Parts: sequence; structure tokens; C-alpha cells
Amino acid sequence: DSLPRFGVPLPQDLPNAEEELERELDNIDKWGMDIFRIDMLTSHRPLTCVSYTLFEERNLLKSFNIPPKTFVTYMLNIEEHYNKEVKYHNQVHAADVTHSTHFLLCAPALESVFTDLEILAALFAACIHDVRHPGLNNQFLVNTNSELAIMYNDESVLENHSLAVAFKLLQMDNCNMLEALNKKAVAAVQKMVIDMVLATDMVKHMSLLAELKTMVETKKVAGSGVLLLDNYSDRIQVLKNLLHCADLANPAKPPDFCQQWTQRVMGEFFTQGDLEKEKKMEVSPMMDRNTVVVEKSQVGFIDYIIHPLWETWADLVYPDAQDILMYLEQNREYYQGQIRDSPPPETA
Ligand SMILES: COc1ccc(/C(C)=N/OCCC(=O)N2CCOCC2)cc1OC1CCCC1
Ligand SMILES: [Mg+2]
Ligand SMILES: [Mg+2]
Ligand SMILES: [Zn+2]
Repeated sequence: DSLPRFGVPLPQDLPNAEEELERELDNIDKWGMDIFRIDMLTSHRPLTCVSYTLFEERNLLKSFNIPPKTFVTYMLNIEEHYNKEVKYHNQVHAADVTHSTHFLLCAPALESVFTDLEILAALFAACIHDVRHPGLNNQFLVNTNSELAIMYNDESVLENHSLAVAFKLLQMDNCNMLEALNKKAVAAVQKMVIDMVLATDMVKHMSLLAELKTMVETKKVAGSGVLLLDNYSDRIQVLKNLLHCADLANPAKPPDFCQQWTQRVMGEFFTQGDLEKEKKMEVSPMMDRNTVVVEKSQVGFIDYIIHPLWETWADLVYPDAQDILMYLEQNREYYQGQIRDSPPPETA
């Protein structure tokens, strides 16, 4: 029972799905890889396909004696535990963040900086970081006294839940992809994954960014230009910010992908807003389909959250993220231009 070439069975009704998928995956080292097309070509299993391709490309299965069958069984299980009914925080987002994490790790400024164990931890964290996301945010779960909020004492509720589910699934039959690692290595991976995923909680954003700015101001580079990170605290700080950037990369992607992500997140946010209305709760900002101006909220999100973060990341890995910054500025101008009776673009 050998594995399919890309880890997942392909749709029978698409005659040349395999060669189409191979063509898309040829762009796996590029920022503009079309994850939506990969989702379609894999019958909605982009996460297993992309993670399997990346682990193979980075030779991580051999380096850590991970049986390919075990890896795929675990990833299909994780993928199954993302909610297809959730419009944004589903397996396509997880696959996208995993791919973006891979791309950011490829920055020349980070060449040979991280060990294979750290790279495995970062990709694993990206794969699982939103598993079992209900399409509702932490504030909603806390406000409604949900089971999950009580379980996690209102603290990074979704992030704690995704981590617990991911490590629980690891113990299922034929799913322990880390079985060949020694106890010390497993403990190290688990700690890094926990640190990274907890850092994706948006309440941590401002403090994470402040620390990143300090690191940039005091950054040490080797003669070759690669970052010098000589302690766990600095190393995990870069990995936390790397995953956080990957998680907030939508406005920095090519325009048609950016706009597809915006559609999806607004769909999820408005669904929560509708539920809040139904429950006679105060409707969360950005979630009221009757009052939100999508383009305006994207401009605000980019100006106050996304651009400050990516500008700082781009400083850290200068000049490796310049093209990403270009997409971000292009998308900001696009949304600004879409705002009715907006001021004309600045004339030179
Ligand atoms: C493509 O667009 C988006 C992609 C992802 C997100 C996510 C996951 N956000 O994370 C939690 C909420 C968050 O970060 N907020 C809450 C809103 O105000 C800004 C700070 C939000 C996106 O756009 C938002 C901002 C404007 C309307 C939708
Ligand atoms: Mg499912
Ligand atoms: Mg999350
Ligand atoms: Zn996410």
C-alpha cells in the first residue's frame, strides 16, 4: 500500500490533476504559489499535500526517521480536524501559513541559522496552529462562558485548544510522527511548538512587535550577513515572529489571493457577528455586516497592524522581504482606491 505521489489521493474527475498539481507545487519556494488551486486539485487536502511536499523537499522525513506513511496519516488526521464549514480558519489557511512559514525560513538572512529540529518545529506549529478553530474568536468564547474558555481560564483559549488537540492526535494509532526522536528532542520540539502557537494569539501582537523592534535595533549579523542568534530566547523570538508574520500574511500576498482571503475572513467574521446579534450580545467591531466597510477596515488593519509588523520583519531580514513589502503597499493602495469618494492618489 504505497503512498500517492503527493501524499493525497487526487480527484478522479480531473484527468490531468497530477500534472497540474505538480506544476503548482513547482512554485513551492515562491511567495505566489496558488494554495487555492492546490486545495481544488487535492480534493480539499492542501495541508497534507503541502506539508508532505515540504518535509520531503527539506529531507526532514529522512533526517528524523519519520515514516512517510505515519507522517501522512497524522497530517490527514490533523487536516480532518480543521473545520471545512469555517470560511477562513480552515485547512486552506493552515496550508497557506505552512507554505508562508517555509518561504520565510528560506530568507538568505536566515540561511543555516536554524537547525533541522527548529525547522521541523516551525513547520509543525504552522500545520497545527488553528486546528479545531470554531470560526469564533477568543473574546466570543470568553463572553459566552464556553466550555473551552472555562477549560483554559480565558487565556489564549483557541491557541491552547489547537495545541492540546495536535499533541493528543499524535498519540493515535500510526500517527506518532515524532516516535523516532529521543525524549530530549521531542521535549524540545514540543516546547518550541507551544511557544510559537501561543504567540499567534493576537493579544500578544503589540508586545511581540515591540520585542522584534528591539531585536532589529540591536541585531548582530555574521560577516556573511546571516543573523547571529546565540540563545534560545532570541531564537524562539524570531520563530514566534516568523509564524506570526506567516499567520498575518494575507495583505502581503498577490492581489487576487489577498482579496480571496479578505472575502473568506469577512465571511467568518460576519457569521460571528450574526450569532452575536442573535444572542442579543454586543456585535464585535469588524463583524457587523450592516456597518463594516470592508475596504476601510482592510486599510486600517494594514496601517495599524500588518505594515508595522512586516516593515519590522523586513528590517530584520533586509533585503529579503522587499518584494513582500511591495505587495503589501500595492494592496493597501488597492483598498484605499476602492473606498468611495476617497481622495485622489497623491500626484508625484
Ligand atoms: C485579510 O484580512 C484579515 C485576515 C486575517 C485577520 C485575522 C485573523 N485577524 O485576527 C484576529 C482579529 C484581528 O486581528 N483584529 C480584529 C479586527 O481589527 C484588527 C485586529 C483579519 C483580517 O482582516 C480583518 C481586519 C479588518 C476586518 C477583518
Ligand atoms: Mg473536518
Ligand atoms: Mg489562530
Ligand atoms: Zn491562523
